[in-house]
Amino acid sequence: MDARSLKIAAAKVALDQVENGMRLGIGSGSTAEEFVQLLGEKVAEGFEVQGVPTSERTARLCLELGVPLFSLDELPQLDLTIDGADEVDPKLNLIKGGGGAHLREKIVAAASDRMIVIADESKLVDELGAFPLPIEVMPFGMTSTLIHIEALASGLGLAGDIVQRQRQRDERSEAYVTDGGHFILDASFGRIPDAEALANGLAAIPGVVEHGLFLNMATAAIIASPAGVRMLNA
Ligand SMILES: O=C[C@H](O)[C@H](O)[C@H](O)COP(=O)(O)O
Repeated sequence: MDARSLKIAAAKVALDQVENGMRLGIGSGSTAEEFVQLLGEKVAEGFEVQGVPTSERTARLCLELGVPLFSLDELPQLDLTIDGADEVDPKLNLIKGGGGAHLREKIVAAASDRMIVIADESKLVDELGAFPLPIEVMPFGMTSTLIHIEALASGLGLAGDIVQRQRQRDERSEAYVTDGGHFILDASFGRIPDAEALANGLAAIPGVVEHGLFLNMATAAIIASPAGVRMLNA
């Protein structure tokens, strides 16, 4: 089974969790987009859902597929969010933001009664941190914010490069800018033994807008492997 087939398999099981009429947070990334494709097919058959997208890219895909969209201000309380993840630990704590969408994803997940993560088994880890942790920061004073983050990391015994995310445009490299107009620092810590201390420390730094640690937010994870799809509950 190739990687895309696994994402589709997880997305199919997630679709079964969506009930007619639900207010639904719709995640971002390649796995979430497989879910949106399937949701679009169901909506075309008459299934009703009220969607709140977690990124401009997801919003565009939903609009192409006819999935009805609302802003989070129009629907401030959601029944369920379906989203992907970059890492999932045994307690269903996550690293997200590989695609730079974690700020809106976290706001939408926090507004939802339930958050179900969809992923292939390569995302399962014993301990978070092998995937570089995305930290969304204000462009203003970013170097100063970086110094605070480095001091925090050092105090927690975390080592590793923290680099500003770039993107390629017209064969040139330029700063990656999020939907919110912020920059991203990717922190390659390797392992994060105390994710809660790191999350609290990052949240206390002025200039940090949001980090990609999603702790105690996912209520379930649908994990696809060549052997089948299984649901893990928090
Ligand atoms: O910012 C992006 C999101 O957090 C994604 O859900 C995450 O990066 C996983 O994406 P993918 O399903 O493409 O691996």
